[in-house]
Amino acid sequence: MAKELKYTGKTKMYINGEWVDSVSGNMREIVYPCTGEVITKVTEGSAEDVTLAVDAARSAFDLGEWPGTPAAERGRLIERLADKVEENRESLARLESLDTGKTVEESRWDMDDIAGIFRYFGQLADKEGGEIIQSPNPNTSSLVVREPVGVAAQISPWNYPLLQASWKIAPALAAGCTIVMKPSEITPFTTIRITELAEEVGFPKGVINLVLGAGDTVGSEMTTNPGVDLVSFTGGIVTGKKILKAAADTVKKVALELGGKNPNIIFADADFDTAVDFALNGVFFHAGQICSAGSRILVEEPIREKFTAELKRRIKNIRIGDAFDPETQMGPLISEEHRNKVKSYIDLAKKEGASIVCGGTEPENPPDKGGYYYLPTLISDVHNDMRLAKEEIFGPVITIESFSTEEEAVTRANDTIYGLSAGVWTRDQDRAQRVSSRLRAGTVWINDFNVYFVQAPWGGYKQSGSGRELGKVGLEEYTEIKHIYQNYANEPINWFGT
Ligand SMILES: NC(=O)c1ccc[n+]([C@@H]2O[C@H](COP(=O)([O-])OP(=O)(O)OC[C@H]3O[C@@H](n4cnc5c(N)ncnc54)[C@H](O)[C@@H]3O)[C@@H](O)[C@H]2O)c1
Ligand SMILES: C[N+](C)(C)CC=O
Repeated sequence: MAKELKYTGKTKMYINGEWVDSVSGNMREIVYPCTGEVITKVTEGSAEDVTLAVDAARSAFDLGEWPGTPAAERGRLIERLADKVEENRESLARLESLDTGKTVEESRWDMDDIAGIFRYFGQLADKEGGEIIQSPNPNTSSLVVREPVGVAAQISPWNYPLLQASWKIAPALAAGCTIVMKPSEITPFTTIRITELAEEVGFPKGVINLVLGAGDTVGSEMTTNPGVDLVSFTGGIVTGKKILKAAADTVKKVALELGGKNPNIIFADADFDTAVDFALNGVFFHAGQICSAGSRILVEEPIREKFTAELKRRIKNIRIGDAFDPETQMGPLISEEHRNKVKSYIDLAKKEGASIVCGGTEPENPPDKGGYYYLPTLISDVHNDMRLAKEEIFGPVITIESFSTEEEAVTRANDTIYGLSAGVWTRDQDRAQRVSSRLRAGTVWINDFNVYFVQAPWGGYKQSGSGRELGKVGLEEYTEIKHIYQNYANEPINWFGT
């Protein structure tokens, strides 16, 4: 393995201000997806470690100073973390690529977003002033204040490890919560590193806790432990449903950011070259392992053939390679297991009668034989009733369907259990507004795709989730609303006599 690909960082969990091995002493191998090589082993936690972390977070919240620390002071610490991310941008980006196989350039974009997330929530921390309500009763006052929810359990996926974690860490800390976070067991590096940077910044002991390990052990305890007040989860729909059920017994607040099967609607009057370009960007970044991937193209019938041909031409030029090769445009899939899942959808496509226009196999000459590479793939002759058009593949696969009317485009785009994002391409302003208002998705892009930024809320309609991250509402997710009513009259009402 090349020297630059060696991992020299921490391999432990962080509980109550200490770096610790798991109680069991178990370890887990972490693999570089571009070569399949084991990079290092990290400690593998269990339910017992979660209990310790939740206890630490509970006592830092109930007995510690953090929830009562002036919000401006909390904000300053969070902004210091933003500085740290900026100072460590390159090394964090390289760590992220080592863990995920995404190109280093993509990881650099992620780090810039992440610094912006800590900066935004740091600055927002002291902007929530509460609200005075007009009381209906004389000589009384009514005040609505927001208080931190308490202990937040935060569970993240492998595709954007630090980005998705930062969407949770920053608002939770800004609100005054204490946290127990768990990255995906296969991509822990940058979450370990951000914890180290937070320790340098000086957050009080027990405010930030990090546990490592599998979903069905560590994750499961995080969603059932009575010491947890809120679970914030980003991941797949099957896990999301399990978490909702697991959290029900203790009536935890649950925020879910789940998957998508996102339609990208191209009308014939759209700027053709730009729409093709963004259709590619919409899917093949990070080899399609993006929740908001525009994996279902719905193109207006008059341009279907031309659009398909141009997509095919451009797809064939995509350079697949190692994450650290600056020439690489698309890296591998995260694991052999995940590549097998993607392959199973290609087999299904053939069975369901769809046509593979290009791709649909592993590359003949992969950049490394041990890497989990898969060719960018375009599939046509797809209909809404096929599983291929309904289920999230989460790989470098686009399906293309055509439509004849605006009504048909909207109906078919909405014909999915998901509702995360959607795109509309047209030069007709009225149509752009009509269609976007009818699409049942948390984000709709007009003449663009896959844009997200910290100021705007992010989340899904339907089975793409519940709650929102980012924006002002992303901070509110970590707060409880309290109504404080005061009577100044000091007069008995004597309902029960005197
Ligand atoms: N909506 C969004 O913003 C968004 C963003 C990124 C990824 N995603 C979705 O994430 C999925 C891919 O990520 P993944 O494969 O890591 O998802 P996953 O559901 O397999 O795992 C996500 C996290 O949940 C944990 N987990 C697994 N089982 C658990 C359980 N029973 N209890 C508690 N935790 C458990 C895992 O260990 C991991 O940390 C895709 O579906 C993608 O669309 C959504
Ligand atoms: C939310 N996003 C687009 C950053 C990553 C989804 O997988």
